[in-house]
Amino acid sequence: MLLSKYFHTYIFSCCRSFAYLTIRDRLPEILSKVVDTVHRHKNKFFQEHGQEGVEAEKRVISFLSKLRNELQTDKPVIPLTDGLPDSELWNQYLQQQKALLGRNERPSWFKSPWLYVECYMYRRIHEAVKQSALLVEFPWFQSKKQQLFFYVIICTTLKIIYLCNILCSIGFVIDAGKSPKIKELMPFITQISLWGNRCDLSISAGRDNSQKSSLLASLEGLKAFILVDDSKSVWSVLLESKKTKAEETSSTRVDIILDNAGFELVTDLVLADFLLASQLATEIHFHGKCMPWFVSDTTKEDFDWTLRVLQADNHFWMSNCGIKWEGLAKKGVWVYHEHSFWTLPHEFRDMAEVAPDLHAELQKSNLIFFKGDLNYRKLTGDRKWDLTTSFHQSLQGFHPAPLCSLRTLKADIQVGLQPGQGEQLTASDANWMTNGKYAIIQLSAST
Ligand SMILES: O=P(O)(O)OC[C@H]1O[C@](O)(CO)[C@@H](O)[C@@H]1O
Ligand SMILES: [Mn+2]
Repeated sequence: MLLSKYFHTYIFSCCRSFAYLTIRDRLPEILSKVVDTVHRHKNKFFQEHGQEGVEAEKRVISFLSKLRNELQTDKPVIPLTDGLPDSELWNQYLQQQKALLGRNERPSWFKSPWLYVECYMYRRIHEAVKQSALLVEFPWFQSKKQQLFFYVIICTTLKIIYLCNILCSIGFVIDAGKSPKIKELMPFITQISLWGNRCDLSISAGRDNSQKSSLLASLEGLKAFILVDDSKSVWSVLLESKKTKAEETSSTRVDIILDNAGFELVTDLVLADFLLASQLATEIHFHGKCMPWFVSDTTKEDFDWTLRVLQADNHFWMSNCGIKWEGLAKKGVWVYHEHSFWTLPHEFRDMAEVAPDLHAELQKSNLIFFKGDLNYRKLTGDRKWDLTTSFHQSLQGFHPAPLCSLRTLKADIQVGLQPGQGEQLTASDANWMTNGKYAIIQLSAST
């Protein structure tokens, strides 16, 4: 156990771990669904590109089927050949993995760190698409993500933001630090964005996983499932920034490293709106993926689509928020960023070296929210830390600014628990780390 914290979560077929089951069952299922989707669009490719479109579709399907076979038969991980700007970094990473294994071994699908192989699969799907210029625009996971945009629930959520805005506009927020209303609303809105993370499509291998019951009605009952709740300190970090703001700069910046599109994205936009309305922040920077990732992760297309659909809706609260948010984006109060680092296999402690520009950008922030499970795995390096290791230590020097993880647990990595807390959880629910029932609001404020 002493050395365990230095090891990544490996897949190892012998122990039937969550990582092993993901690679064995979930990833092939996701690949099969992508193949099905491409196949179902055969006529569309023909209509748009004639016979060439059909040939392109066949090539992509054959590439994806070969990929599934490589995975299922534990073939070696091979270098990328698409020559895209990030491929060199991927191939260097493979070399590093080889060096770690020693001379006679090669990284293969089941004998590699889980985080690496899972990211690699999504990058190979991208390679498959990019090899045919004709199909580049094809929305691989788009329709699935749009199904996650669960109308009724979103409506209820937006009702809340509407109420918050009313509160703010009638003067509750003269001074956020002194306003009990804002202090009460802050944890409430944070929890909405937190539980929004339950709905990702990679854990369910693409099956609908959306929030069907009213999240707002369940919030009180869900509190018992928040294992670490630093929301009070998050509030303090923002208040501190607000105080020093006047002395140093004129802005308080919050960054949100987005996770899933659909319902979760709307809850994040609600959080962003609240931070501005309550004057706890003056600008919000969103960070999304530059290619389809882990099925449901947010891309620029998803972000724009969400704002468009909200604006065009007949429902007052929906269109009101859509129009307001589009305006914030146009004015540059909401800024959307893309960076290829988010779709690399690297853990975040490597950011300063691999993506110094992104690291420098994040250093400008007063508080960074990292949404979701995958971001948590990358924050902590996906390592087997003891459950009581401090969050700060698990970040291994990554600290561009105060940062807070909002995550429901979907992978067997966790830090920052109280002594005995993990044992108690295991006794009452053996799958507490992976079943998405539990969550954390975990802050690292110190540098
Ligand atoms: O969307 P999230 O919260 O990052 O969750 C994705 C999670 O689902 C999984 O793909 C499940 O296998 C994990 O690898 C990953 O951490
Ligand atoms: Mn995700």
